[in-house]
Amino acid sequence: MSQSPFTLQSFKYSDDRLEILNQLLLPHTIEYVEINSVEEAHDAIKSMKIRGAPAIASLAALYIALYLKRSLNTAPAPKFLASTESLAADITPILDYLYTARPTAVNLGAAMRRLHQALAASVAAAEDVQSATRRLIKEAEDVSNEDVGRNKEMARLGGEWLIEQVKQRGGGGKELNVLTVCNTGSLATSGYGTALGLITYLHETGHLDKAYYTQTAPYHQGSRLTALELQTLQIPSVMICDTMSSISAVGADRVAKNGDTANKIGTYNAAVLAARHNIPFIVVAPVSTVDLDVPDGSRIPIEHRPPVEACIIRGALYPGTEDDKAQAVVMFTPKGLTGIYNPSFDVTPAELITAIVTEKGVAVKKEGEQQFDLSGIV
Ligand SMILES: CSC[C@@H](O)[C@@H](O)C(=O)COP(=O)(O)O
Repeated sequence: MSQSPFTLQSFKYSDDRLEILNQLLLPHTIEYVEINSVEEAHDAIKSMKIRGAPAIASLAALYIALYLKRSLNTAPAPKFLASTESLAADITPILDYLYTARPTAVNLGAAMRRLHQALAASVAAAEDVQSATRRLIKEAEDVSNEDVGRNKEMARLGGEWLIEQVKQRGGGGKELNVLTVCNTGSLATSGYGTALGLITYLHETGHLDKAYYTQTAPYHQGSRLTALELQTLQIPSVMICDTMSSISAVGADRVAKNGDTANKIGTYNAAVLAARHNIPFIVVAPVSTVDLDVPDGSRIPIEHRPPVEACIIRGALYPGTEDDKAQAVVMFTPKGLTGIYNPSFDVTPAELITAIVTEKGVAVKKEGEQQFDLSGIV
């Protein structure tokens, strides 16, 4: 298995520093921005300087870890470190505020809930405030640290499943062409990626012919971000407009209990095309993306992005020249245009999904059924 050469990192975190790669400036400018306050963390997520369901959960959690580490190192100690109760009183509104940054990607909510639970456990156990703070720091760092390992596991499980499927359909299981939507690689996660992780795995194990990816209008996560990731990883790839089909592997922002899946707008179209052509359509997402409290897709909240984001293209004026740091934001619609509908996600019904892969396994529907039983993979 060959290793991919170099990956882009959506953030850098060390004991006293948290930086994010500003994805608004990609693909032409690599610029890391420091995050030093909860407002900056919230804004980075809301403005999509950092995006992708697992990445925003990691960033929010790591901001909490950074805040607590800095507080522990401050002399005199901040007042909220007087007791575990005052720690909880300080942190709770921060978690709630971060959770409001983006509504559809459930990973953010799951991460904040996990930290709430860690705090509640410390209070219930009457832990001293130092131990409670350290427990919370570890929990927050784990949110991010666990991501890469489970992404690799999903990639292996999903990749092997796919190779087997293609063999059963009479193919050799080699030289697969896999389409992906949006950006699901290291930029969207703590590393390796979900659906792009699966594609990377197929490439590393010699089973991939080409990765196809949609431009992903209107925000162009495909042409700006996935293009850069695939180029960096040296994976043979082809960019297409948002309207063609092949074996598809997509990530998810929220998977409902029955398997209905919210993901980047345009995912549903790809699923319909795949179904029409009897091509496997696979969702690759960690357990933290599965929301068992939501019975089906009709109950998933769908984020609407500012209309202006559907009217602009970001780029550099003259990439490859000295001017390539001159970021351009070009408006391609009439000035003052109103009546713009810009939901960020759509919901693909379980019926159109062939398999859902988490780090715990691969789920398929029972013969004749339209919905998934996800109990074995969450
Ligand atoms: C990491 S993969 C899952 C999803 O988060 C991804 O496919 C996606 O839809 C990202 O949307 P974005 O609006 O760019 O955050």
